[in-house]
Amino acid sequence: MNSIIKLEIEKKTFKKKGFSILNDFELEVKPRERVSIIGESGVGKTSLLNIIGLLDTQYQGCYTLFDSSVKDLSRNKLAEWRNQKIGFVLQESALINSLTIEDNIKLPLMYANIKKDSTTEDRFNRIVNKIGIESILKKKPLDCSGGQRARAVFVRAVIMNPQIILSDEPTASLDLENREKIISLLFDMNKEFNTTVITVTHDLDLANRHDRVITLERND
Ligand SMILES: Nc1ncnc2c1ncn2[C@@H]1O[C@H](COP(=O)(O)OP(=O)(O)OP(=O)(O)O)[C@@H](O)[C@H]1O
Repeated sequence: MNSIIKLEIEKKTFKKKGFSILNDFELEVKPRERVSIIGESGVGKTSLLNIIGLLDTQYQGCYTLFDSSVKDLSRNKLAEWRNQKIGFVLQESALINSLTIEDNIKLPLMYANIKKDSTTEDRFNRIVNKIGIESILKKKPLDCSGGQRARAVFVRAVIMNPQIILSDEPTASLDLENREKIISLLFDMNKEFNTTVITVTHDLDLANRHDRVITLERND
């Protein structure tokens, strides 16, 4: 089976700081694989997710995603793939404070011009019920707890049925019960829709529940 992600990074340099991370780092991921990324703080885990998720294209190396060279993709295509093919659960995935939780979750559908129909509404209701955030749908983010906001960010990330879900510490602000809800939705998506799952975490139990654990090492 072809890889969905084939990444060969020579290095990622931060000019102002004058140092580089992810030196000679290679990663290949097959469709439907569940991969976790661990490593000490500052080693480059979030930077790696940003590269995989097409948020950062400023690095030396080659990246082939869905059989296309990322360097050859137009800005529009990068934006379209970020919205439709990749679901982000990033630490700083801020919700828009002036919109309700429901409208925040449905934003990716609006960006993709997807009409409200029974299929999208069913999907929305199913995920919202599973994660248990019915009671906050009409609330604004600032009227919700941190854990409720984290669950809403997760639902927004999966609403488009992305081919890849990238999560950065998806369970960090959650209690045990909500942690399990997020993990089970993540792995259900993987089973039901063949979604590829890549998770950055300091939680070794969560990391070990993936098919493969990658440890990023400091190499400076
Ligand atoms: N935009 C930036 N400009 C300059 N340096 C940066 C930038 N983003 C990240 N860095 C630096 O790159 C290194 C890797 O950061 P990154 O956030 O990827 O690490 P991490 O492994 O995810 O850390 P943590 O586990 O603490 O979240 C750090 O030294 C960080 O300070």
